[in-house]
Amino acid sequence: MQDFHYQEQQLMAEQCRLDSIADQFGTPCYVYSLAHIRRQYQAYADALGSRGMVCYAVKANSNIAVLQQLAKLGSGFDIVSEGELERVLAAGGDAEKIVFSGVGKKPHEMRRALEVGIHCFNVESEAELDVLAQVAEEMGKTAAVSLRVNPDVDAKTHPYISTGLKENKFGIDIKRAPEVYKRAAAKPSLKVAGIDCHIGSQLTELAPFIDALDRLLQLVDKLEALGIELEHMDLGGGLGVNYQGEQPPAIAELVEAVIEKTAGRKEQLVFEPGRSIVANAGILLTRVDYLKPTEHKNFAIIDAAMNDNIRPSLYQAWQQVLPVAERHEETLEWDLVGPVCETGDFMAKQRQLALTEGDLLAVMSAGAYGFTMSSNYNSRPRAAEILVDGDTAHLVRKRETIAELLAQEQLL
Ligand SMILES: Cc1ncc(COP(=O)(O)O)c(C=O)c1O
Ligand SMILES: N[C@@H](CCCC[NH3+])C(=O)O
Repeated sequence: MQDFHYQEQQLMAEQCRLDSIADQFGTPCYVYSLAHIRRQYQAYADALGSRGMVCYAVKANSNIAVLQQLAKLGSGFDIVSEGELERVLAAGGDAEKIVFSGVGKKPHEMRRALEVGIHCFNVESEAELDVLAQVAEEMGKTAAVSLRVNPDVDAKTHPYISTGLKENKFGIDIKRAPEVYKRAAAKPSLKVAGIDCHIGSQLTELAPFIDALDRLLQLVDKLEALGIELEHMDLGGGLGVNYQGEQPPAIAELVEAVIEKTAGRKEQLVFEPGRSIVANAGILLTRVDYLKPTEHKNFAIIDAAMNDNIRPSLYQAWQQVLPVAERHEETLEWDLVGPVCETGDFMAKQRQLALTEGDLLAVMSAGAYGFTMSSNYNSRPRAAEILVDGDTAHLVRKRETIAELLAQEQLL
């Protein structure tokens, strides 16, 4: 296997040959490096030390074996649905280390989270605060809450994944936050525990994190003057990775900058990283089915499609595509497209590659928001997921079968 960029070199170092994985489990399939996931988690945990807690954002990669391995390392979890909650619990995660984010939590989801005793709800609106207070009261419980504030900071990322601007649906306007905190503090079934913000994803600069933190700290001081004391400050996730030569700050650099800015403060810190832990731990393995050179363009039809990895179609995301076996023939420019009936179904455009039908390709940096955003569009079964640990490739989610898909439905 040739020069795999970034951290996926780990896959080679672990002597697990991708061609035998493809033969054994079929393509397309997702392949993750456990060593890389561990290393990235540990970078957060080591930098944070006793200053706080890492709550891995489950939405990035919610495979239960991945969650299990993170739980074993001591990770907490950031969830956004009851489904994610049940995954974490099934993986052996500690409920007391779960924070619950998201703008649309249902009462039944709140109930389940209160029943298992999660660490905190990141509340995103006043209406949600009222519903949570009522649900907790009915259960005779006290719900720990953080308000997710919207600091109106430009995270300088793709508009679909920017969350901290006032035109975004997320969080409570930072200017209104003191009023909402007072309201929360007055409700007997709520306990004000913290403050939370998350300004966006794939951030490649430190400055927006620090700007948001500055605004948060001003608010924390204002709250203290009002007699509202917090136990933790949650800075969200969002640290970017290298897809195409981006140079985001290192994990330790981000965490250390936050620790420095908050020196002398008593609040624990919480981070909710997703992408920076798993993106470069994963590849999407796909086979070239047909080559279709035309007068205008050369198309390579691969067996992974937008239903397997929607990032290129949805965000015009660029992911490196590398041949698994090194080829020495002359290269040509190819558009790599999937079998789905949509013009927008492409994995990569204008890539210089030497291709033959049957070749295996690796779509790099596919460990985050790859499988978790996959669908059954065109009635395509979802791909298998494989977790490589040392020289062993574990099948941690089998490919769906068409029979399983049909069995979910009912004739009239
Ligand atoms: C509330 C919240 N926390 C954490 C994350 C994880 O973000 P990332 O994968 O960019 O680290 C997200 C997604 O952007 C989020 O919405
Ligand atoms: N799905 C996005 C990230 C979304 C972050 C969720 N808040 C991506 O692939 O880049």
